[in-house]
Amino acid sequence: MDKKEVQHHRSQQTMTKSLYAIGMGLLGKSATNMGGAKTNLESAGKSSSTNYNKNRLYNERLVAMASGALPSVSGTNHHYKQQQLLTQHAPKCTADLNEKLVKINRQNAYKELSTMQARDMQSVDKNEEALKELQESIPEINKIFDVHCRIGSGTFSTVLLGTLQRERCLVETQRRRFAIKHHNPTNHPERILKELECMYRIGGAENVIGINCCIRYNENVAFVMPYMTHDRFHDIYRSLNFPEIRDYLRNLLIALRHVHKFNVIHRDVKPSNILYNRRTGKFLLCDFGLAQRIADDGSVVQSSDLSSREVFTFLRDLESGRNLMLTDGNSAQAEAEDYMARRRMRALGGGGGVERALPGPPSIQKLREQAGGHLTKKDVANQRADTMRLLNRLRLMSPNVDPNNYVVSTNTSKKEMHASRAGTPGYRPPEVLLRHPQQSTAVDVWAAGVIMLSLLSGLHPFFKAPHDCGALAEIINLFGDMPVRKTAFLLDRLILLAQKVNTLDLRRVCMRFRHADFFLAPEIHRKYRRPDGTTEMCRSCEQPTFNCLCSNSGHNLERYDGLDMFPAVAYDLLSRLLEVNPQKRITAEEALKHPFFSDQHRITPGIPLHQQQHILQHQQQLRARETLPSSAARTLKAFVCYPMELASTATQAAGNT
Ligand SMILES: Nc1ncnc2c1ncn2[C@@H]1O[C@H](COP(=O)(O)OP(=O)(O)OP(=O)(O)O)[C@@H](O)[C@H]1O
Repeated sequence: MDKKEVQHHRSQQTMTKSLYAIGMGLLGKSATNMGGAKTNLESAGKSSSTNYNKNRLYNERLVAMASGALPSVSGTNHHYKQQQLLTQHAPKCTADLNEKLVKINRQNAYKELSTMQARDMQSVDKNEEALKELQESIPEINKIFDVHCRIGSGTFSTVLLGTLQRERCLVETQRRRFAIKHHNPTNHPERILKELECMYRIGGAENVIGINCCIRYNENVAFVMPYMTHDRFHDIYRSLNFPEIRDYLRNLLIALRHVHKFNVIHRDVKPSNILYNRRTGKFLLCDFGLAQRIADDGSVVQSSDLSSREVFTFLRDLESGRNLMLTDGNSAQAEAEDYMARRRMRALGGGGGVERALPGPPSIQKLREQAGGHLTKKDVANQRADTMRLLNRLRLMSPNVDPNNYVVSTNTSKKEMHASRAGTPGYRPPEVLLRHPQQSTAVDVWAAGVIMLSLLSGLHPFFKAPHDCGALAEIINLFGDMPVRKTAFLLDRLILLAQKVNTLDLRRVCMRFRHADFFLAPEIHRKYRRPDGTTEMCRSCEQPTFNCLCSNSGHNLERYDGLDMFPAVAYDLLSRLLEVNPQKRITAEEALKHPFFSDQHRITPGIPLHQQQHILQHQQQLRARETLPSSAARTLKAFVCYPMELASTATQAAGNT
């Protein structure tokens, strides 16, 4: 996330010191802090027991090393080998030298173990630090929640897991869990308010995270949201099967369609802002920290002044909306029930899922046999070099380009190019990289396209340039120079390109990364090798000609038929989401109607619609997946607490508006 984009002016914080708990009666029942203390004691106990085990391991290793036993730490193996080599090549090596080597080994082992220890200690420390910080900066939290541990953190906040103290009497699995997002006190209050407003007005429906409660104390603010167990994208993106990928993208587009209806650009669509539970299929888009509202003329609506009428109206809305509040946090039990329901649904033949992975096409086995065979060291080295060549081709940027001055405005009357750059590198679309001031919800659609690209190619992150100029170069290297030049021209921009770049074929690029073992199989390479032992290379994509990735390739291509697990429509949707020209890019709403998603709506001819069970079933599934479980009782009540001196002003202002 681009820190520069967001102003951190702590000194500018104008909010008066007070405590707002815009929630649902979280303060309703007071409870003793015993549970919190118990949890802390338990966690302290746990951490000390882990420390104990680590220390034991550490001591054991040291003892082993001191007694001359083989060091088991990987880093020291290298030195041990060195030692062996030295002993072989120099048989007259003195005892002194041996001693020195043992000493070096020991020192290296010390170093490595202390780094390991420091790293582990750091994560334990971070957890405790986060708990302490929250408890100190918002003491009220301790009266309402048992805060258990840190579940995540980003540039602007730390997120912790909490359960209500008043539910201590329940079985652990029945206690509802909440994610408490503790904003860094340096965050600008307007940014926090904007995020709160988005979550309150947009969230809680259609796969968008909602908010249960907001607690503020001095400059510290915490949002309380329903907690959702989720899988890390990094752990699952390569193993998701086709139905799961389709569900994931459908859910993402449902969330975006909903957000865009409010004329809001999320601006930070990326896997870490998506909570996805593979087992239950639940999906939530979160983190509205960079969201922007756009006016009808396409300009960005600036944040409201904190003392403005709009803000008071919003606060009044929050208060009056107490009856409309969201579903509550979900318990482990509710999650397990969801999982069972999903399993039952799958057993009846609906929906995709982990256990219903589609078997690969039958021909894949044959291809695997063809591609198989023993890989020599040279083969492996060749394969690595080939992949590196492709990655370098995709990430290439001319060394002569000035990264701060790579795009100019063709409209000389406007000297300055002010455009929002908010977002995460790798997910910014061409219009942002070209500094176009009028940006639309198409920004989010591009980001969804980048996620789809990672899912189809099995390469994540796909774009990883360190700066905007490099990011634009990566886009040019994939989509070719022409589409980017044209778009730049449309947006009154001029980019300086030294050479022509061919467009690559998205499908073959994705297949090349996902099925690298097939594309690089020695058997296939042998088949195309020239008599002199060399392989003909494509000058444009720098791949062997039979693996050429250029979209208009004239080479004789190896087809790898039957290898791809995705249908052609998947790449069609991908190319529409990643349309370089923002004006032509598909919208979330249109994308949901794309044939990629439509085979579940298939109508069987000759059977009346109301009798087509799969359609009804699918509709039910969609409905079930679009929102959080609503079965939890709405026991929390909305509540706004102003300090005495502010209460009258707030009511007055709210009444006046
Ligand atoms: N409701 C939730 N349930 C479970 N985990 C959550 C929830 N909300 C956030 N998290 C976890 O906390 C992490 C950080 O949250 P979030 O993205 O809102 O913070 P941030 O400071 O804005 O992060 P970033 O700087 O990456 O945008 C998420 O990636 C996620 O793992």
